[in-house]
Amino acid sequence: MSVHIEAQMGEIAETILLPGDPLRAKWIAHTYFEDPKLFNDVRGMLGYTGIYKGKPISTMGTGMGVPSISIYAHELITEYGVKNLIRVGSAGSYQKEIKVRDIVLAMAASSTSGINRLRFNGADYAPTADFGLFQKALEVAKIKNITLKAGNVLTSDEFYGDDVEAYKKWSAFGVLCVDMESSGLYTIAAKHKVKALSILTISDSLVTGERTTAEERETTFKEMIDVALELT
Ligand SMILES: O=P(O)(O)O[C@H]1O[C@H](CO)[C@@H](O)[C@H]1O
Ligand SMILES: O=c1cc[nH]c(=O)[nH]1
Repeated sequence: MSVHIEAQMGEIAETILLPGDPLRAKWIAHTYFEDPKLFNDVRGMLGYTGIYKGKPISTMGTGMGVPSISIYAHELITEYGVKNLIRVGSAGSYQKEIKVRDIVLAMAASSTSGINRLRFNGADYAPTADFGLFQKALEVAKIKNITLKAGNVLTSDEFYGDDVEAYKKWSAFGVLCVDMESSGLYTIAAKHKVKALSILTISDSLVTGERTTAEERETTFKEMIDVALELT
């Protein structure tokens, strides 16, 4: 048992799928895993372990934002020996050609979060995806005929920023979309020498104002999960 996770050692698999929303973790476990077992309910941050294609696999919510995912990633790695952390999240598009329902692999994650500036004494650190997981995701998507896009994303500390035009600067520098966790996940994984990849489904567009319905989100999340499940 760690501070925020009540599982016993051995109850969490080496590979874990990490949505922000704990109810998405419940949906993943009950939709895809054989024999899913709940390992965490502390703070309602549901976590499950089950079997997929004969191998143990886990999923757990991370909550929203860099501080929240950083706490869970730290405990999963240092207290439970997790080695492959795969975020399966939603994101807002910053580019006209990145449409709702598209799937984006975060090759790197820029950030408005101040955590890494504190960590690196004011210098900029570039959090990046694990190359092996990234390459495997491309291979899996090709076999499954799923289209992936990839590039730099922004991990923001704000969902409701004061300046609604602020995204345009990031967009002008090629950032594809915005989430709130990827840079935190990549940084903690790098610190502990384990692997991480963030797979994001576009749920809305800051460029066009388009949004997916809850039902559509479930269908498109399915393609993202289909890729993530094969990365073990
Ligand atoms: O759908 P999830 O994984 O929670 O990700 C996105 O959705 C939340 C904001 O609504 C933030 O956590 C953001 O990163
Ligand atoms: O962090 C997020 C996620 C989805 N859409 C946004 O605009 N921001």
